[in-house]
Amino acid sequence: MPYKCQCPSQRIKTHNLKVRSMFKACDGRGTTKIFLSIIYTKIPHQICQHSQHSTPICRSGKCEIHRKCSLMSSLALTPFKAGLFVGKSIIVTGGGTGLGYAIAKELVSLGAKVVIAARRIEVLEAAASEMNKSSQRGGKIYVCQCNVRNEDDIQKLVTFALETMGGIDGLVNNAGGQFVSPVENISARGFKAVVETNLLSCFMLSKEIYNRWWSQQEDRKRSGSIVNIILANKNGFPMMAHSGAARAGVENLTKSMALEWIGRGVRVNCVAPGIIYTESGFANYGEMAGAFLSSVLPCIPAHRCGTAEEVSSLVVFLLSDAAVYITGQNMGVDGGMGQGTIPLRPQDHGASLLPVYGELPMKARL
Ligand SMILES: CCCCCCC/C=C/C(=O)SCCNC(=O)CCNC(=O)[C@H](O)C(C)(C)COP(=O)(O)OP(=O)(O)OC[C@H]1O[C@@H](n2cnc3c(N)ncnc32)[C@H](O)[C@@H]1OP(=O)(O)O
Ligand SMILES: NC(=O)C1=CN([C@@H]2O[C@H](COP(=O)(O)OP(=O)(O)OC[C@H]3O[C@@H](n4cnc5c(N)ncnc54)[C@H](OP(=O)(O)O)[C@@H]3O)[C@@H](O)[C@H]2O)C=CC1
Repeated sequence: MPYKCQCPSQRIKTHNLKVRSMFKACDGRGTTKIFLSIIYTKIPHQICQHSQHSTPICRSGKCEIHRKCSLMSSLALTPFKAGLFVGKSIIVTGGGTGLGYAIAKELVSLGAKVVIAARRIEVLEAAASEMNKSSQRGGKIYVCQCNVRNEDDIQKLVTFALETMGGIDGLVNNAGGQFVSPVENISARGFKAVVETNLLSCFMLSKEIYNRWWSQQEDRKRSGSIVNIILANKNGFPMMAHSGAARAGVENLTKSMALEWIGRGVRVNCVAPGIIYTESGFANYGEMAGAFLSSVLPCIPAHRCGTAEEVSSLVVFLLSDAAVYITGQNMGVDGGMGQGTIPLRPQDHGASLLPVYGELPMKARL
């Protein structure tokens, strides 16, 4: 039974409790029970996925089920078993927003201790307070202000992580970014800023943790996993050439570190997202972002952007012991974008049947 949305734009997507599987995966707090009971009693409430709504809306807006539905925004979406990361300590750079936020939130919901690090402390603190609501079995978020371009800050971050968490099992080098410019207009300082943000930072932080922690673990009881977030840009990255070059550097650095450190039980992999819709990420590009989305969506075989949760689940897998035989790899999460050089056109096939894992506003789909 479709729900009529009150949103001014009327651009809504309703679906009949598709969230069931999501809540099934969100083990703990009796959440599974709540949603299964909705399904069994066939109460015709619908969840509105409109991007303007921070919480789902039900038909009456007042009932008991609506109250329970509103728990959704504070729970993490995860396919992994509860408690998988209990006793694990992980650093996520750029963990206050976008992809880093989704990764940290999923980890803490699985019982990990997580330090999120970035430049804006107020953003980190707000994120931590929200994420700690998803925490399960001792999981906790700690915040540390850090400019990953600065070596002193990197050293302080590692000291903070070791002191607060008592060790480090995983690192997600996610902080990064760039600006849009044709090659000929990028200044040397601008190029350097982007290389420092994306490549030098990854080298400095990985090395610092290796020297001060992983290389010191004589009993080998604690192994390590590093996941470097790069970009799906194997064919170059026009208008962001500095970033393409830096990320290619990270990919190769990943392979070298993987080979050098495997003897110490440290695995190093890359995750290369395609076009992932994050409010914070796209906000960096202002009005250019809308035009970019319309032109790029037809070129993505999935005909939609990815979600932060779709990236996070691969990162969490690579951090976990299930990936213990995987190192030196670069894995794409790109809706098929990296597979072809001839862009698929919208008329080649209709709307993609790929389901969405996580939330995605209509403007981020074709
Ligand atoms: C059109 C939509 C595209 C969608 C792409 C989708 C795929 C990718 C998505 C993402 O990556 S989402 C993440 C986006 N997040 C960010 O980019 C945030 C991080 N980025 C930054 O902080 C900056 O871009 C930076 C350059 C890495 C750092 O900037 P900052 O201002 O701190 O650098 P400075 O050291 O102060 O300046 C150095 C140098 O850089 C020049 N510069 C900085 N910004 C620009 C700009 N927008 N345009 C041109 N030049 C820029 C700056 O002018 C300095 O050079 P000089 O002027 O001194 O020569
Ligand atoms: N969204 C997408 O489509 C894609 C994103 N990526 C990459 O994934 C990563 C996350 O992107 P996304 O979440 O979308 O975008 P965001 O802009 O939300 O994330 C970037 C994060 O990095 C932090 N950061 C940037 N520069 C620094 C710095 N010098 N020191 C410390 N922290 C820094 C920012 O925090 P603060 O400003 O507070 O420092 C912010 O939290 C980035 O590396 C991005 O390039 C890759 C492919 C596609």
